[in-house]
Amino acid sequence: MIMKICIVGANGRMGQAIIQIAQMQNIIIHSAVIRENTQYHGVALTQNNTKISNHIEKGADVILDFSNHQSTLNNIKSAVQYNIPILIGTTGSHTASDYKAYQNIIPILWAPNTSISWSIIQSSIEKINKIRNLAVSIGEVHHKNKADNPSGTTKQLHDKIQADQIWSLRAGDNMSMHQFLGLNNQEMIRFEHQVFNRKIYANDALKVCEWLVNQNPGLFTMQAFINNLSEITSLN
Ligand SMILES: NC(=O)C1=CN([C@@H]2O[C@H](COP(=O)(O)OP(=O)(O)OC[C@H]3O[C@@H](n4cnc5c(N)ncnc54)[C@H](O)[C@@H]3O)[C@@H](O)[C@H]2O)C=CC1
Ligand SMILES: O=C(O)C1=N[C@H](C(=O)O)C[C@H](O)C1
Repeated sequence: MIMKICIVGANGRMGQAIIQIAQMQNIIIHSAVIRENTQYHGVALTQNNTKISNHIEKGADVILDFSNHQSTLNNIKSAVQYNIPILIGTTGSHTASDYKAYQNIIPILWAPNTSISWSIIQSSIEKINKIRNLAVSIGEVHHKNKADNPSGTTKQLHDKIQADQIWSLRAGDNMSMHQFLGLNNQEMIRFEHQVFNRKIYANDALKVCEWLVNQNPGLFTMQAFINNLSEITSLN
């Protein structure tokens, strides 16, 4: 089945990366949702039937939300109204538990970091942190236009492992890095994930959507996806 996607935040950096990747793959961009009172100003949409809209419309197989955390609840309500699975990539002052009320109706994926590599790293960090008594620092570096601080990834990891220290730095146009440091008398454990191009988040988000559209209703994280990785043959 060819997947039909709806992108919320289509004018943004991530929205644009998703559109570019989707147009190179066998994916239909059903709709590109932009903020009210704005025009679409991104790369050319090469599929004639893509709807440019200020709100989510019915007909997509999956919604990818990379917009603003203040619009996420409305996006989920629209997803529920049209019975469409939704991936929440948007970060900010919201958490997965805010959306529990909808978990029995549609598949919702809470994914502050859609990188599959990072998700595997995070899983390892959580396992190590469980068996070792570590002093922990989580650090992140992002581009200067990032709206939230600390990053959504950092908040999600901190919720899981309660770091002793969190640091954030903002500079440049494309930077994205997360770092974990764990220390005790015998070991120092360091994981670092640098992303050179946000297309990796876009590409992996689309891969995860292929999985999400086949799930029963529930509130998922990337952990649920990577638990199924053995069934997936290629992730390039
Ligand atoms: N989950 C992940 O792996 C990643 C998540 N993000 C997150 O995704 C979000 C977007 O990031 P960027 O694209 O860098 O930001 P951006 O600021 O470039 O794009 C956001 C876009 O959403 C639009 N927007 C805001 N409210 C809207 C609404 N109600 N309806 C439609 N469009 C709306 C804005 O006009 C803007 O064009 C941020 O929260 C960021 O932290 C970013 C990169 C990766
Ligand atoms: O805004 C970004 O760029 C990113 N946001 C996500 C986050 O807040 O964790 C994921 C990644 O760090 C890129």
